Amino acid sequence: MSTTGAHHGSALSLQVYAPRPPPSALPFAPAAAPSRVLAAQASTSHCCAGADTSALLCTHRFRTSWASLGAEPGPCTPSASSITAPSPPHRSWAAGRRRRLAAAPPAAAASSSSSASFSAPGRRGGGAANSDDEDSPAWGAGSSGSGSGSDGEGGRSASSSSCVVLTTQDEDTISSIITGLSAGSVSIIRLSGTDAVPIALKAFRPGGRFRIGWKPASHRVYYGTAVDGDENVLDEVLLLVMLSPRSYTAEDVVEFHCHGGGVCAGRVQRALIEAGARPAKPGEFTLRAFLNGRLDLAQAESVSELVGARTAAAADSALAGLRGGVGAAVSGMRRQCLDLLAELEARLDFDEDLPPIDVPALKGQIEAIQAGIEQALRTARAGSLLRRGLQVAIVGRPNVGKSSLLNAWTNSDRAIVTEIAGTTRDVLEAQLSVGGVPVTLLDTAGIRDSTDLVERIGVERSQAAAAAADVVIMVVDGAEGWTDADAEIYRSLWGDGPGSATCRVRGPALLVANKDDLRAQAAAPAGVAANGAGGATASSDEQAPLPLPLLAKETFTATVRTSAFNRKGLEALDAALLGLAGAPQLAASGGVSWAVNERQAEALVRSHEALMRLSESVAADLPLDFWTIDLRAALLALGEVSGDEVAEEVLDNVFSRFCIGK
Ligand SMILES: Nc1nc2c(ncn2[C@@H]2O[C@H](COP(=O)(O)OP(=O)(O)OP(=O)(O)O)[C@@H](O)[C@H]2O)c(=O)[nH]1
Ligand SMILES: [Mg+2]
Repeated sequence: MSTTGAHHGSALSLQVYAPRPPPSALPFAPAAAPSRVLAAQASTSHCCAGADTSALLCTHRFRTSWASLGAEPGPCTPSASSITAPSPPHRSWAAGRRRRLAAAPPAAAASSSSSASFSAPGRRGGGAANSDDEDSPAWGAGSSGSGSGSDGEGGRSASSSSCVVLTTQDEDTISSIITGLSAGSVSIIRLSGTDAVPIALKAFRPGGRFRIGWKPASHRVYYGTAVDGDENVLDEVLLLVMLSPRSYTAEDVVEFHCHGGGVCAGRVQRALIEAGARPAKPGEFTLRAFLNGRLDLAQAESVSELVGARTAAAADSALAGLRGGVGAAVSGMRRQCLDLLAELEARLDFDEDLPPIDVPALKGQIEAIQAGIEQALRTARAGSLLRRGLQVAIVGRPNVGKSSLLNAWTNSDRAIVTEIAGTTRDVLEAQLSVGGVPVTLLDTAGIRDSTDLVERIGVERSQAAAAAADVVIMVVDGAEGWTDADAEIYRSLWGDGPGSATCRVRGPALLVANKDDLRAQAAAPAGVAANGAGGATASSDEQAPLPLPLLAKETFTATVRTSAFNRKGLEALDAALLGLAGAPQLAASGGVSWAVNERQAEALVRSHEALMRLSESVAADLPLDFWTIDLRAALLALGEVSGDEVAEEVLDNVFSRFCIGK
């Protein structure tokens, strides 16, 4: 039963079970034990203790010491799968919701960076076997392994006696207004947990004729009223029940669809809390979906990104991630690593019974995995741009058309425009999407010396905005060209140039030569009518470079000629901005598929580095033990991306960024 209104400090706790196999369970007497038995024990104990950060090294030490004692391999079948496939996972569902996370495979035992890592369940094609997923490929079913899995007798499968259990500490049924409190015609309150249906029925009265003892069927919608404990009607509602496992969280889920606006939803939510639910924490529904194996970690992160998407391209990218893009790519790489590991482990334990390792083929496999990682990493920049967007400050002297440019670019009248120099006094923001990248434009006060206190403060704010922006666009009057006043502004922001001690701007910069229509008018041959629509602009002249001092030439990555007046040059500005931000492919396609986020990219980089070390060990012909150490590190890092191997604090970090109700 749920704990009414109970709040727990942490949604998660990590428990580690490390029963050691009794000596009789070991297939070999210690005196004759092959190195693999002891290696497995060492690995198990260190993993379970969660304190030793060098389980792998320890495994290696045991191997070496037994090798030096001249221990011979025992009479096991020399197949890779028999060595690496664990026993069926140990089921341990104690009271409370608890994710039984698969027995720590060698990769988990290799955890060196986190105090406690675990293998999440339900990963498609992943390394960790789900307890509900008996027929899914078990851990370590290597390419060479055609055997029937674990022989169930010690060996490396002894590590399966260690398991890590993640639990939410309670069986609370949680509830939240998942549509937020803003105005809208419908608000939805979601309940999730074992008692979702009984709690919902305390607060729901079906309309029409229903028998006493009526229970709603799964995936049907019922009309009725929501009531409080005193049977006061709170709202007319629709009730939707989604029984486990066919729901977002894979638990029993009930939704009340009530009238929007916040008041009705708030009253229904209160009634549900009184009936025994507790308010959900940010991201708790999605956390449960992850813990119940409904989503992998990368998919869970995509949910948050989809909700927070600011442009269609960002939403497309998040959706591609939610549909399994990142997870599928990483699972493929993990499988390749596991196959390799199985090959190497087999050689370690049964060297004499197996043909020697095909080193060129091995190198090819390592390179293939690295290429996959590099390909995934190439999406990181686009992903970061789509998620975070760019902050772009428009600076320059008064009256060059900064505010006009912002209005033209955002197709709005956001900023006041007059011919009076010093019109803009404060920093003004406007949003737009450039090739799918969410851009925040900052229009600033024209920079000049002024005795006016308000204007002086405005100028200081302009300089601060330029210093903090991701990209700075300096606007000059294209008809007048680069003037002494522009040079003065340049010095005030870039000092002796980018990278110099006097430079205040950290981001890259573009130069915009605005009022190109006036320049075209001036250049128009006599007799050609130059109209306000810019019809006289000589196309050959549009790209004419603006004469600039050398330092400025080096500072501005591109110069774009625009006319805010007749909206010319804006596409070139889009392209220049995207090129500068490192996202030309976004400009070309208008969107991207899945992209890795910073957390995933960091883990992928670690995996790539481990594979580099592996390649070096292979090239240096170091003992096989060294190879497996790096391969396991690569495997572990890949598991962190999908959540197959992840530390509790990483989960805390990921889910704390979710909004309430997701
Ligand atoms: N012909 C022409 N006039 C322009 C163009 N852009 C701006 N202007 C005019 O230039 C004047 C100043 O424009 P603003 O956009 O207010 O200039 P600003 O740089 O924001 O000026 P401050 O806010 O004072 O710093 C207005 O009269 C605009 O109509 C352009 O591309 N062509
Ligand atoms: Mg202005």
